[in-house]
Amino acid sequence: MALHPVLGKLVRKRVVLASASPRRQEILTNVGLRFEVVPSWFKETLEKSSFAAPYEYAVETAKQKALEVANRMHVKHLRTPDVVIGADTIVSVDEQILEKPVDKQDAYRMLSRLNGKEHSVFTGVAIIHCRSKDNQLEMEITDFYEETKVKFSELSEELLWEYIHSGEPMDKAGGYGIQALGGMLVEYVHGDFLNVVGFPLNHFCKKLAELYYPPSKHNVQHKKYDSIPSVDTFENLSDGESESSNFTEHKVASKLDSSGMDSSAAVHTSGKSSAVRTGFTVPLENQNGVSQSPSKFPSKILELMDGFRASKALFVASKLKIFDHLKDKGPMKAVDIANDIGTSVCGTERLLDACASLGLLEKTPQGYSNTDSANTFLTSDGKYSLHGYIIHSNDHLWPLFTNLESAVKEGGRQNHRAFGKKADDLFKDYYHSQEVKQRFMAAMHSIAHLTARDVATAFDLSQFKSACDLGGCTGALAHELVQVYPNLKVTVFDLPEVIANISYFQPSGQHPAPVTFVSGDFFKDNLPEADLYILSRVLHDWPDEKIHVLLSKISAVCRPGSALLVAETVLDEQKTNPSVAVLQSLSMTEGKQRSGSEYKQLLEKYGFTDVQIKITGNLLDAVLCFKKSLSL
Ligand SMILES: O=c1[nH]cc([C@@H]2O[C@H](COP(=O)(O)OP(=O)(O)OP(=O)(O)O)[C@@H](O)[C@H]2O)c(=O)[nH]1
Repeated sequence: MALHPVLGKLVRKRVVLASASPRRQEILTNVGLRFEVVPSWFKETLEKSSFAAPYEYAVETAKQKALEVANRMHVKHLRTPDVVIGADTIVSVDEQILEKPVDKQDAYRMLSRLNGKEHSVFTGVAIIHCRSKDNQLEMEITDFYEETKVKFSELSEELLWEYIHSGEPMDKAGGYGIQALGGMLVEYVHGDFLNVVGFPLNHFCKKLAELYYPPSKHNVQHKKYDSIPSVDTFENLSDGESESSNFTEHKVASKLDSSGMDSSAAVHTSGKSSAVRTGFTVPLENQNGVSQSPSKFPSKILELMDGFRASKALFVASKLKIFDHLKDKGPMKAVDIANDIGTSVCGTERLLDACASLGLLEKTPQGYSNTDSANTFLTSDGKYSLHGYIIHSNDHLWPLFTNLESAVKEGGRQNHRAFGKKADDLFKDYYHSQEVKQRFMAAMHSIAHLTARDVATAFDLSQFKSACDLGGCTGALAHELVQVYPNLKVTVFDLPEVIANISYFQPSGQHPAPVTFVSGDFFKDNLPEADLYILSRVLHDWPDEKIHVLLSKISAVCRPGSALLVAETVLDEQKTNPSVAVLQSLSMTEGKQRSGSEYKQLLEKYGFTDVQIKITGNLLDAVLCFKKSLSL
């Protein structure tokens, strides 16, 4: 199975993972899928006894999780994704279904039941293709499940309790995490390991292959829902560039209740065979089953109108370090949080509720706690923390965007209006104010760290012995490169003011990696020698004259056969996607975002050839090119 083309089908789609599970996020991120995380609010309370087999429960729960998110995004958060992925992992032993333990006793009960025995882990997965047509949500649902058998060794009471006290069991199906300490309990695994961890990646890719490269009609089985005509719609998606707008329309009898549940599908079993493909479309209806007026407020626009409130809520919660405060703590009441951080109770409660509604916090009668994704990305000290970038967005980008109207009218940066200083003065500020410098570096570090693996592996770079990351800042990409290519020596070349502040960002507890930091100005100073030069998030920031200086210098020091790796978000040829890069342009730096063909043209102009572009599915894409050999 050719994996990449299959996942590539999702590259330009708005993909949403309807799951708070950090493991699922990691599994999908690791294969380069670009997606948003919108945890489902569907409560896992389906009546287990109404399912003939445990996997049917998992599949139905996965489906309801995904349906809830698809519907909420369409109606409430007012943006319709192209694809929503939901999953649910359960453990089945002695005809019992085990989910996540509610407390330590429950974990003990589960682990004792698994002790010394074989059990099955089922993950149900739902892939929903969505489309908004005349304000109606149309969906095609595909679901499947995967089973893995796991056997536990005979474990002593003492060991079980020690494991329970580690805290690991609490958010894991069956009360153990096979990928971490729980792996010590396991004697054997038969089947897909990642399925136990929470997402059957292999089966998922096969399912995508079925959907996007469908077999001929007579090979496809269609599941028949009681009152829903089975339909045959996925052929339209097989086109290489097809987007969700290629949906074929179908009339169906299924109804959605107000929470977005497909009531006809909520209890009955689905996908008896994991190979069965299901598909139907559902018009959005209100509680009375009456079609909503096509003239209702355009949801996409309302979402955009509201976007600034959501951003600011995230920024302020991050600034007040609410996610740090809740890290590793049980649920906390608003009043206690307010007292601890010195804010008003009523204001704090509103902010916490806003964060809960945005899926950043969980709210229960006991209080507020971090979601897994808040723990991973929003606390300030996490390995994958985006805290620095969020603070940079609040303190630097927000004031600039507040002056967007003037920026558009005048066609230039608005630093003088936003900060009372010219762009040049501000640039100096970066290097004179320790706080601003650290904040900026933390922002760059967050992004570099989260994208480094995809950039490093976009191409096979094992042929290179030395690399120089120009403007490599904290060395996040450099450290990733030496991990992936142990024979590669990487030099990070950046301004002295930057190099002086890198120590805080260096990986701890590791042997000194072959990363060297050299200070200098890439516009003025000699560049260190290397087989491979890297420009990550550099070109989009500078005007053509500066790029001319920089690329001429790199081209001059490159020997034939040496290469240049550019990491940027590559625009599509229309230059309207991905919107993250298009919106970034509104900062009105003197630089610009470029499409694939523009990068090719630019690099060829400076004597680089064989320009290859890899859309990674992450924030940064990769462009690799080689210095023309003399004979060419
Ligand atoms: O060995 C492991 N087994 C299971 C897990 C994790 O367990 C949970 C299963 O719970 P669920 O499917 O309900 O998913 P949630 O985490 O609640 O997130 P949703 O928002 O999707 O409901 C899942 O996180 C597995 O990853 C494990 O880590 N190791």
